[in-house]
Amino acid sequence: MTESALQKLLLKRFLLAACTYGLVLLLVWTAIMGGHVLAPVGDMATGTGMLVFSQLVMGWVFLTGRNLRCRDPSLTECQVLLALTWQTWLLANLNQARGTFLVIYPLILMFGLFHLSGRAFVRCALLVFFSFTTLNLLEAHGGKLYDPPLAVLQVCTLFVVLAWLCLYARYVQASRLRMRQRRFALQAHQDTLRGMMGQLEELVATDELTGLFNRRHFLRLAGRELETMHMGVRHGLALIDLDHFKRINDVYGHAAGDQVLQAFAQVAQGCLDENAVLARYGGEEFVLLMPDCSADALVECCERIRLAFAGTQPSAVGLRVSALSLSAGMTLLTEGDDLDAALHRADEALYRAKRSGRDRCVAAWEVVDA
Ligand SMILES: Nc1nc2c(ncn2[C@@H]2O[C@H](COP(=O)(O)OP(=O)(O)OP(=O)(O)O)[C@@H](O)[C@H]2O)c(=O)[nH]1
Repeated sequence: MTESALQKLLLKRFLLAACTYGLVLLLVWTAIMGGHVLAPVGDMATGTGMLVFSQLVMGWVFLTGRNLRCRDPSLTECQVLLALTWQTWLLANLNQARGTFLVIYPLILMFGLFHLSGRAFVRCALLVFFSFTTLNLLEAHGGKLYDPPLAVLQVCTLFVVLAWLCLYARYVQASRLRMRQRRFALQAHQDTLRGMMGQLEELVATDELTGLFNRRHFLRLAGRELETMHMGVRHGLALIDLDHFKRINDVYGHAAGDQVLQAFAQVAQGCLDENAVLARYGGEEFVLLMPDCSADALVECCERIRLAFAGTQPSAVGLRVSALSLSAGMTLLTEGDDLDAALHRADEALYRAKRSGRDRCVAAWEVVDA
């Protein structure tokens, strides 16, 4: 979670707490009007003013982001302790209505149920118990306790409720920890799956022997390029076929043939810039797409590949091929062109290159220009 998202959440929680203060103050003043308060109204008004002031200070801390400097930016323990202090002050000033307002204690502790650590929660519960018990003992000592048997009953009830709340808080926190661990495990699984998906996508798109894109992936990429093509832009397309490849297989063996295919892939890629897409179209045939390319640039690039391939000696398996050559059929793609039709044009040009004696690049511009 980002810092601003966290702060937004904390501000919302603070507003919720402030609204609860407002509601409780409403009840307090109802009790004051009903004559259930021991202290003079002036003292209660001063207390109310101080309480509101304490909340304004808390609001200022959250609004200025000063809470973010603390170890726990939610300031939950601080807020709970403050609320418990005000609640004890309130109870100290109530007579018979004390029992009614006793329920506010668990309400305050509920606020910290999800955000206080187990120890902090027990600490707050103990503070509640000892504050309330001390309050009653002091009053009993001064002979001011309104109804001693009722006070004993209230202390015992409070003890049971607090003990239950502590156990429940432990259970909730253990559940949260388990859920967090599961979420982390799930995230790790997701990362692994994402990695495997990436590997799979790469496998599906790649020709195993040469490491180039395969035909299917090329068609997808070229189709996408055609769809997003702007008016006036031209892409170069070339079909490249290694000459007399069957002879290499027959004379030197299939493994040597494989090596020639790999050598071609390496050499051709060395002649291309990063925008060009070279793929194995099938067997000893390759396809090249050069985005945003002129006829001259395409010819120049295919010639560069042809010459580089002619000078290749795939020697890793001891192969000495005297005359490696290739033929290429080239065409240009324009906006609205059909990929199949363009491939067909390139194929026809390639056929002409083979028919004219191989080891050459032949273009099919006339079709584009027509
Ligand atoms: N070693 C190897 N050979 C392959 C592979 N795929 C296809 N071939 C062979 O490539 C040869 C292609 O032969 P042809 O289609 O007659 O073409 P060519 O001998 O190059 O003749 P031209 O294209 O007319 O110059 C066939 O013998 C296929 O078995 C491959 O992955 N590895």
